[in-house]
Amino acid sequence: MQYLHTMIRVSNLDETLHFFCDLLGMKEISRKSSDKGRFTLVFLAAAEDEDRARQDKAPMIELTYNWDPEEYTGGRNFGHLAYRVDDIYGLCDHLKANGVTINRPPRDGYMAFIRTPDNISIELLQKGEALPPKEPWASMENTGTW
Ligand SMILES: C[C@@H](O)C(=O)SC[C@H](NC(=O)CC[C@H](N)C(=O)O)C(=O)NCC(=O)O
Ligand code: NI
Repeated sequence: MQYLHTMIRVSNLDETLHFFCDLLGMKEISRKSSDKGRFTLVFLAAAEDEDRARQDKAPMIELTYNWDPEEYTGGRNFGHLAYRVDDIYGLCDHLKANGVTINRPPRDGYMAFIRTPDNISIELLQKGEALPPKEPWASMENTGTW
C-alpha cells in the first residue's frame, strides 16, 4: 500500500491556493474540474516533493472546491497536516508578515501550528529535529495557543 494524498474541502480556492502556494511555497501538480459534479480538484505537493509528485511517487494534498457553497463544520477527529521546514522561525515571520496567525509560535525552535483559511490545522516542524522530540513532551503540552 502507498500513501497518496489527504483530501480537504475548501470554501475559497483562490485564498487556499494563496495560503499553500504563495505563502508556503507548495506547487500545483494537477487539477480537474467537473461541470456535472460542480467541483474542482487541485493536487498540491511540497516544493521538495514536486518532481516525485509529478511521477505519482510523493504524497499530496487534494483540495476539493465545491462550486455550490457548503458549511464545513465538525471534523474534530481530524488533527493536522504536518510539514518539515528548513527555517521555522524565518517561515513563521514570513507568514505573520503576510497576515497568517501563528496559532502556536515556534518558541522552542521545533514546532509551530498555523491554520488554513478554512481553519484546518497545519503543523510545521523544524528539519533536523527528531520525531517525537528528544525533550520531554512537557515542552509540547497544549498551552491553549493552538
Ligand atoms: C480524484 C480522487 O482522489 C478523489 O478523491 S475523487 C473523490 C470524489 N470527490 C468528489 O466527488 C468531489 C466533490 C464532492 N462533492 C465532495 O465534496 O467530495 C468523492 O467520492 N468524494 C466523496 C468523498 O467522501 O471524498
Ligand atoms: Ni482523493
